Order: sequence, then C-alpha cells, then structure tokens
Amino acid sequence: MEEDIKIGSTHIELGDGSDVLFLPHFLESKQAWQWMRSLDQDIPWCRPSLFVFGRTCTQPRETCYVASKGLQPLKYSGFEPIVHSWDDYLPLRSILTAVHEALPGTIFNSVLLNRYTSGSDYAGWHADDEKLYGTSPTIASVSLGVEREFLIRKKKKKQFVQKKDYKTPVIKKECIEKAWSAFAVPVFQEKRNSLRSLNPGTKSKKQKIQVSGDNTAKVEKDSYSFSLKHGSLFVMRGNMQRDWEHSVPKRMKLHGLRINLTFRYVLKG
Ligand SMILES: O=C(O)CCC(=O)C(=O)O
Ligand SMILES: [Fe+2]
Repeated sequence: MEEDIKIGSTHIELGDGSDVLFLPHFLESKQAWQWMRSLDQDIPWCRPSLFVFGRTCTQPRETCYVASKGLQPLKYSGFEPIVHSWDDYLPLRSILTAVHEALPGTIFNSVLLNRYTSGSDYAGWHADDEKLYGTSPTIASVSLGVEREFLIRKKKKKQFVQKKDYKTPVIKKECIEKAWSAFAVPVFQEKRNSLRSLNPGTKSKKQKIQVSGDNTAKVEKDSYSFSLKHGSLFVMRGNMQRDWEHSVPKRMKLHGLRINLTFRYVLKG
C-alpha cells in the first residue's frame, strides 16, 4: 500500500459499534481519471424503475451490478439487477485489489456502481441493510469524478433500540483537525429539522469541537457531512447500516459526472 494514501485520513467512532473511515487520497488522481473514463464507456448503465412507498419511480441515478458467481441475489425496491462479471470490466479488479490492500482483513465479492450524470441525480436517504450483507457489513465506497456531498444521520429512535451501554462518540486526536476543518462537518441537533428535509442548496455550518484534557474530542452529533472527492475511499463499518442512514443529496447547480463504486461482501446463496 502506498503510504501517502493515508494523508488527511479521518476515522470517526460514532458510538454503539459504528464507525467511518475516510481516505481522501486513496487513488492516484490520473489513474483514477483513466479508470473513470473506461467505466463510463464500457459499463452497461441503466436507470431502473423502482417500487417505493407504493409508487413506481425511476431511480434518480444510473446503476450497474457486478458480483462473483453463486451469491445471494440482490433485490431492492422491487428491482433485481442483472449480475455482470468482474472479468468484463478490468478497472473494477484493479480498484478491488487496491481496496483490499487498504483494508486488510476485508473481502468484497460484489460492487454496486452508481453514475450521477449531474447534480440533479442523487441517492435518497437509505441504509444498505439488505439481509444478503449480513448483520454488520463493511461497505467500501470509491468515488470518481465530480465531488459530491455525502450525508450520514442516525436513524430515528423508533427505527432502532439504543443499548444502555451507549457511549458518547470519541474522535481520535490525530483525526480532529483534518476531520473538522476539511471533511467532516458535524450538524448539531438544532440543525436536524432542516437536514431531515434536505433541499438542494441546504448547507450545514462548521462547528467547533471541544478538546478535553485527554486529547479526545467529545461530540454528541447525529449527522455528519463529508465531501467525497475524486479518488477517495469512504468506509462504513460495524452497526452503521442498522443504526444510521446515508444519502447523496441533489445539488441542482452542480454539473459534471460522478461515478461511485460501493464494494460489499454478499453471503453465499
Ligand atoms: O454514491 C454514493 O456515494 C453512495 C451510493 C450508495 O449509497 C449506494 O449505492 O448504496
Ligand atoms: Fe448506500
């Protein structure tokens, strides 16, 4: 693994067994642009019809699914994507190898690709909590192209029962400066109402974090915003899919293509 992929990295413990890891310089930029061009041209992108809350709608981004053979089938919102082969899209193998090297101990056997043609394409609030991923999946997300905002927020209480041993999230010292100055913008409780109905253009304000004597920063935030830049790697781990949800909001004024790859481990069929 190249040592400089760790520069500016951020690790945030969110409490109750959830954490995120962000490596903004995961892929070398020029190489990442080449892979993006190749995927843009070669992948058989489609914009499927979904069945959500009793209505049929078109998925607000293009997609494609690549997975190893013999896995449980992926189905979401009434849609079962065709399973394509790793062998047909060479950059996927190279990126998968880089992800495995950066995250020792992980094994991914599928990747869901998303293509956002402009800021009007988006991903609504959801958790990747389908049964085929097991109870506490690690999901590794590689971003190519135009930088987009990625939001995470804790699910509403009725959606999960918080355990009694919940601890206030603690951020490690070495992550604090980078996290709060550049990437992770905590959104305070009083901002939640506006975040719940995020409209294009809504921004969260940067906030100061109090650093205590033991060099840890204590936060009690339940929403964060990250800027996923070209060549970055964002990892969700532990109970994230059970307790948190995430989204890529619309940004109507934004132009330019973004391709995102989420690597996942699917249980065998
Ligand atoms: O595009 C992204 O960054 C996230 C995509 C996502 O959440 C998903 O594919 O489940
Ligand atoms: Fe997701």
